[in-house]
Amino acid sequence: MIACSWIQFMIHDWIDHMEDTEQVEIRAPDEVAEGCPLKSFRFYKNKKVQTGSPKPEIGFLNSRTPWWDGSVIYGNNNDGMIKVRTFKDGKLKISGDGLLEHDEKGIPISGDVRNCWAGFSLLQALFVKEHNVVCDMLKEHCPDLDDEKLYRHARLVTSAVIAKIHTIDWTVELLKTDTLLAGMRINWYGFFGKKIKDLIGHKFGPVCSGLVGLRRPRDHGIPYSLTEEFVGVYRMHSLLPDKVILLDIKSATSENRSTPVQEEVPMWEMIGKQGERRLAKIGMEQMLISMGHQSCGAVTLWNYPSWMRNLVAHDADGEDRPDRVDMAALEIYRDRERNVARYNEFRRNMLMIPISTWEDLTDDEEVIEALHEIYGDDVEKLDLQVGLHAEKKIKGFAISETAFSIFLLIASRRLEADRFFTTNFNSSTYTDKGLEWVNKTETLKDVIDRHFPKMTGKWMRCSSAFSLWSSDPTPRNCIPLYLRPASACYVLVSILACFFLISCFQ
Ligand code: HEM
Repeated sequence: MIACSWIQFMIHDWIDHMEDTEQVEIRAPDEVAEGCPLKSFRFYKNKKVQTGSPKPEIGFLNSRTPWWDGSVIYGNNNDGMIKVRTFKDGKLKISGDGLLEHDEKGIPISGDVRNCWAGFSLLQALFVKEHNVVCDMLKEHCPDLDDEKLYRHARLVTSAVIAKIHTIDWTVELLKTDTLLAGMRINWYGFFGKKIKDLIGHKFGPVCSGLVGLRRPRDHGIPYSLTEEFVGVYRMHSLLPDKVILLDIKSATSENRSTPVQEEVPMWEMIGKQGERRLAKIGMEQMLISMGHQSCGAVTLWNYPSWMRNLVAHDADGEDRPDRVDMAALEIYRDRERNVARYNEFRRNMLMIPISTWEDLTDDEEVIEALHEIYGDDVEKLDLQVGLHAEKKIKGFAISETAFSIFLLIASRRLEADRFFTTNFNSSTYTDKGLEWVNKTETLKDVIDRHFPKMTGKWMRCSSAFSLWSSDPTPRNCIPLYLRPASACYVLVSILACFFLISCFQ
């Protein structure tokens, strides 16, 4: 569940489509209305703008900053940024119990408060704590830094810690293969690895030293932004469970692995203001440990959380909207509204082999039957979401291969296009101690250890905080990572691609 909350934490750092003032209504056709919790629902269209280019002529606006700038805790605009700061020693507001502070309406004071739930707001609080200890550390080593400078340096450091955890910890847990482990570590540290990069700095280009620390940002001729395809593949609401299983961490048997369940709380009670009140009673430690012990949902068909089909969505200020929505239907509508290609066209655009029959997509006969019923034999009509959820998965992958191709492209782009991960990833921008902090923090577990020193030792058996905490640690493999068959292949392909590109430019 921590992995699930993490990705919502990241989405709320990157994207939220701006809405128009015009409302529309979707009505369930009579044949299926019986199975729909809402027979009809109203919502706002997305705000369309002219792009000024011939293709696509129409685009949509993002109300969050797409950069990896920690806006999920720092805010997306001036008012938002002012709201979260204490204006003392660079720090952000946090309440005495370690959770987020709230305004008089009970809405959390944080960079992003829309559609929040307890697990998401807990991660926001954890990284506010992280920001504040970075401020303490910087103040100790650079006593001349004033509030503004401490805030700015600490923001850079904390955002880079978040980006690093996402790259070499979260992504690797989600796509558990040696190839990905190698690929993501190469993105951050390069083929030479951490030890050599620490020793010699960023030398001999991105393959040898990684994208982070490149001399100049690379945007491949297109200004950085996140694409509609990216938003499409990140629609992973089926990760969300029906209920949160709270463990009784004070019980005498806590040290055994069979910690008793204290309560099962329906997810809808953990959302918005109500969820914040529940979280305040539960407390950060119990919530974190419980989430660590609970699996999230699978990104697969017929696993969409029922409570999301009758959801009280929030407006941008975190207030409940009067009209409930059926998120499952809305997600299909949104992709169509934004002209995101249907599944087969999407694959063609990614230079992937399209499907010709339903059997190319899945072996599941029940799914094939349902696809026939909805789309007949016309595989071109298959909606992206349905295809992504139905596609058979590569072993070790929590997501489809189609989604994975977008993941990989954008994972690199987010780093290489950003000057704070390239030109300015240096000690004069981050400070010496700030850069050292980023360099020494490798995983979410490191951050949890910093703020809850006894927690992971007592409760976490596994290697990554994104795994199920009671699961076995990743076994030691005496074959070095880049010599393992799958990752050696990745490294070889990267090196060949590099030589190819160099020869093209000569
Ligand atoms: C309790 C938890 C969550 C709630 C209540 C929630 C609710 C919502 C709502 C109401 C929207 C806007 C729908 C629209 O009008 O288009 C949305 C968008 C979205 N959500 Fe969630 N969500 C939750 C968790 C997650 C998680 C775990 C993910 C995982 C990746 C996620 C990914 C997204 C994405 C990619 C969008 C589209 C953003 C955009 O169109 O700009 N959400 N969510």
